[in-house]
This record gives sequence, structure tokens and C-alpha cells, in this order.
Amino acid sequence: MIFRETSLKGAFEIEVNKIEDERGFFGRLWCENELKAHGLNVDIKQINVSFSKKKGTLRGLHFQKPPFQECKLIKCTKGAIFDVVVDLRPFSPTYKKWHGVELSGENQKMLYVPTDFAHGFITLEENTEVMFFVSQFYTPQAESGIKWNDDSINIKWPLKPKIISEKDSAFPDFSSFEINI
Ligand SMILES: Cc1cn([C@H]2C[C@H](O)[C@@H](COP(=O)(O)OP(=O)(O)O[C@H]3O[C@@H](C)C(=O)[C@@H](O)[C@H]3O)O2)c(=O)[nH]c1=O
Repeated sequence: MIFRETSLKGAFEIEVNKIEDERGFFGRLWCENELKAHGLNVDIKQINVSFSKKKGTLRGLHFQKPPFQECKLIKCTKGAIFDVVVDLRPFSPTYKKWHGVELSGENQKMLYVPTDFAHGFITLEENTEVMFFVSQFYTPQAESGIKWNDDSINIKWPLKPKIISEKDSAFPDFSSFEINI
């Protein structure tokens, strides 16, 4: 696994280290030792998958509130997404900053989302499948989110979203969270 820390401390782009031969390649998606060596949480409580039929489907920006914070590793297994994390740690030098990266079945990149970050993505292709390795159980009462187009975060989404769930459209702006996280 190839680890590259992003400009947001603790958030990593991770690439599958492809060991190639005439059949194709083999690589690790998850290795407790390698993650630990980079100081990353290795508990996994759930492995989730989402499938989006249409290009331009936006999901996010999501996080779970304390004490049910989660970190997660995101892998696009089919199609492509623009994947985004937002630093919600009030004492961080990169508080409210975001980082985005294209993940695809083709490029074999993953994004490690630390706790106290919001996460979301937009699909860049039809029929896109995304897997999530998550360190916490889904806890509906702790579920929370920030509006995808919050002005103060100002994420440069690569395309205009066409499909967003009612729940995601109804999330408030970031300002309503600043005191609570
Ligand atoms: C996240 C989750 C949802 N659900 C249920 C709740 C709901 O009925 C249905 C769909 O949930 P959502 O609308 O929240 O799905 P979605 O909008 O795809 O949520 C996902 O978005 C991306 C950005 C993430 O980072 C993920 O962790 C997750 O929050 O699945 C579970 O049963 N277990 C889970 O772990």
C-alpha cells in the first residue's frame, strides 16, 4: 500500500501497490500492520457498499457525532467518484479546509477519512460502486451532515450534482455546527 498524507493532517490518499504478472495484478486494500505504521485506526466494525446508477449523484457531507465518531477507508470498485473530506476539528490548522481526489475502479486509489472529518462524493460515471471500511457501527441518532455546497467551505465539485437525497439536501450550513463539535 502506498500512503500519501494530504494537506489535511491525518487524511491519507492510499494507493494499491500493484504486484503485476501476466494474469494482471495482486495488491492489498487493507493491512493492519501498514495502517498502524502510519498511525491509522485499524478497527473495522462495518464494510459497506453503495451503488449509484447515475453520473452526478452526490452523497454527503456526512459524519457521526461524538461519542460515535467514525473513520473510514473509501474505495471505488467500479466507475469513478470525486471524493471529498472536510476537516471539522476546531483546533486544527486546516479547520474547515477540504481535500478532493478522484477514485476509480481504474486508478485503484483510496481515501482514508479520519474521525472528526465530514465525507462526501459525486459520481463521475454511471453505475458506480463504492466500498467503505468503517471503524464504528452505524448509529442513526449520531448521524449528521453539512450541506454539500456550504459557502464557507466552498468545495469545487467537478460537475453540477443531478441527484441528491432529501436528507442530504436538508443538511444545514456549517455555521450551525461550529459550537457543537
Ligand atoms: C450508512 C448506513 C446507512 N444505512 C441505511 C440508512 C438508510 O435507510 C439507507 C441509506 O443511507 P444513507 O442515505 O445515509 O446512504 P448514503 O447517503 O450513501 O450514506 C453514505 O454516504 C457516504 C458519503 C458516506 O461517507 C457513508 O459513510 C454513508 O454515510 O441505508 C444502514 O443501514 N447502515 C449504514 O451503515
